[in-house]
Amino acid sequence: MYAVFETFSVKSALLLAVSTLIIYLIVSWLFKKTPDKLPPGPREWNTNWEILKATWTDSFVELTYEWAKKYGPLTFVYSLGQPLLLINCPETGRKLFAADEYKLLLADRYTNEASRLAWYNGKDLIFSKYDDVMRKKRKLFHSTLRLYGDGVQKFENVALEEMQRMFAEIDAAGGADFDLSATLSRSLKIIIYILALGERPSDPAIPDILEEYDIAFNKLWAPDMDFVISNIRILTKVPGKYKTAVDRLLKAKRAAEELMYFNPKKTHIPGQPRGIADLWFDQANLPGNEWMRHDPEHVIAVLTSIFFAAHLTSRSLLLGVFLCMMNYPNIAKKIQEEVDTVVGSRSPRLDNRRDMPYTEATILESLRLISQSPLSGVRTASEDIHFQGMVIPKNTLVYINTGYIFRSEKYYDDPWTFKPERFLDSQGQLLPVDHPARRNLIPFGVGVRTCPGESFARSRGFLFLTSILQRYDILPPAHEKMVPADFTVKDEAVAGFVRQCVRYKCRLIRREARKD
Ligand code: HEM
Repeated sequence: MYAVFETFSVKSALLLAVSTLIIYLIVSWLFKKTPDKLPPGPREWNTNWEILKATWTDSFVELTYEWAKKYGPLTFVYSLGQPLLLINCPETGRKLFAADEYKLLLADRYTNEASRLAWYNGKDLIFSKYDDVMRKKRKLFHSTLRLYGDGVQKFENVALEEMQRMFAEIDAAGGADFDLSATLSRSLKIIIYILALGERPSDPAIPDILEEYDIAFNKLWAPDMDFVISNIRILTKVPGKYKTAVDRLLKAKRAAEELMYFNPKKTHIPGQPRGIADLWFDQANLPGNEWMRHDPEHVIAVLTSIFFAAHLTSRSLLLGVFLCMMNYPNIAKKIQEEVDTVVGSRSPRLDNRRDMPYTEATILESLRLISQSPLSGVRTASEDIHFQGMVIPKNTLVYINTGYIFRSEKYYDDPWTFKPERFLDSQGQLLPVDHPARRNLIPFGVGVRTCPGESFARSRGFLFLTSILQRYDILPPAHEKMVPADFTVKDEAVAGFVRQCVRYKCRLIRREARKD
């Protein structure tokens, strides 16, 4: 009975939604006052159909790649009535996001349906408008990261201690086929958990609660969900795929908030911060921060969104790097040589980075090829923007098309091959930051909303890569085919706004114990 009702409801709702959409598109097409000088882009009668098809088949990123080849530095399109601008050129991205003339006009983000549900209408750090409160939050976030983040002894110790636990897990596999994705992902979650809450989880599975929230959010934010539910909200109430995804998010949200906010709040002693959460609780008590004290939703949203921002992006990078190491053993070997020479048998430290250009180049190359946020930036035009003789209309959603930039012949030779050397000079030193190869690599964005976790993410990548390769050789699995380092593969585990790495198995053999 319920199934009949469900089928009927889904069908009727979809019919209603599609008819409403068609009427809306016709009316908006008839009445829309289109500015004369829009940037180039597809305007064909079937463009919306192409977009719907692409979002449905999880190939919107590929569609934007083709548009970039056809239209040059900018692609402008009305996507289901929503103006959308894709920036396909790094210099154009810099001008629009970082030049004084435009940067504040493109500093806002948009509150989509996923962020409305998860983070109290944009009280988080990622989706909020660029207003006074947002700027205060960004400043606070930077200062908490400085205390507990990159380069600080405490961070190194947390990471290195957790790695000992991870090594024990790897050693227990005894060189047999091993799911490195699960192990790396667990370690990463534990490290972020300790930084956030200041203590090791009593059970290593506890941070999985936060992972569930992150994945539920990431899936809702993917174009196939986001475009539909943000335009046709009613679908989130009708039994079916969209409601299931929303219910999953709301359920995970309660558990994540308990873990990140309500539990640590109960045991927080003012002035004695254990981790990032306590630092925010202390801040809320300071004069001038009444906005946080009077509305706890700000701190709740910030804490859970930080976990999301730090976790899925870094996880995708780390899993991708090791997938590349298995596929390109010569590169792994060069890193091992660098580790042996510079670090020796001690634990790698962040200050070793400056003497390890090949390893640094490998991390840059991984960020390029993996391109885990192929559409990055996610800004909105707060007014009509006049740019190089064109008009970007108010409310246009603007993305930097890094999926295209990082993997197009125009910016990188042989873009689908993993080649750390492209970031090195003839002496094997890292190219200067103003060299085109490095200037074009903008995985952390540009301008006033760039990623505040960049050095944190890169330093963690360095510690994991060097610590694991110092100890182990990474080899293909013995009992199944090696998964190739192809970051365009589609499957359920990969899908989401932040693209994840496919699951893979490998063998990790202790270097001194290797026989062949
Ligand atoms: C490989 C890892 C990472 C990548 C590729 C990445 C990428 C990005 C990108 C592209 C943006 C948007 C930038 C823009 O609009 O210009 C962003 C924003 C953000 N990232 Fe990251 N990120 C990573 C890791 C992290 C980590 C580890 C943290 C936290 C410790 C973090 C926290 C944030 C936050 C809070 C924002 C929102 C900033 C704002 O809107 O003002 N990210 N990230």
